[in-house]
Amino acid sequence: MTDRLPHEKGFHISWDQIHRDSRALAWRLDGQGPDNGAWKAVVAITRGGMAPAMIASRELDIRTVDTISVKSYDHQDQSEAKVLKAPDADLMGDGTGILIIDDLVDSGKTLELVRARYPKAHFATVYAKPKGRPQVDTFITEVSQDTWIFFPWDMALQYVEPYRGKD
Ligand SMILES: O=P(O)(O)OC[C@H]1O[C@H](OP(=O)(O)OP(=O)(O)O)[C@H](O)[C@@H]1O
Ligand code: HPA
Ligand SMILES: [Mg+2]
Repeated sequence: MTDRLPHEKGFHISWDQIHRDSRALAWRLDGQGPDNGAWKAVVAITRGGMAPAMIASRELDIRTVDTISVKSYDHQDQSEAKVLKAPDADLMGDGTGILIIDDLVDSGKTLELVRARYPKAHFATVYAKPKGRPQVDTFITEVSQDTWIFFPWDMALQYVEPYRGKD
């Protein structure tokens, strides 16, 4: 199901926009790590966090990149969040110096689950909705709770009827 729900506004993000916003996130995080400003590693929350984490780790010149797989939605239907794959335990410790990146925080359930495992990590998302804000340490753009964000990897260019040609 890719149509937005009736009560929701659609916020369509292009590849260019997510690239710019992910870069802005990286620049905001630069020099903010606990070890003289340095970060130990980047961890992407898959799958949506992988593109922003790739862009941020490139900007910050961090080559240690791991993933945590959390599934909390089936398309637009929320279910209970589950960890399907954990990152390297020796790397993570309690999360100190680890930059955990996701594309967005919505209800905050995903970050809450990951935060419980790595309480000392820094949590960063590109976009944030109000309910999830308490779970995120750094983000770039806030959108209203009733906005559904459409990411470029979930969309395709398609023909649109001219305005005049519509019924
Ligand atoms: O704050 P929450 O309400 O938990 O929602 C945010 C999470 O939901 C989406 O992931 P999803 O579980 O759909 O998986 P995906 O990243 O593989 O698309 C999104 O990428 C975030 O990770
Ligand atoms: O607004 C959203 N867009 C895409 N995926 C999501 N997962 C939770 N909220 C959203
Ligand atoms: Mg996700």
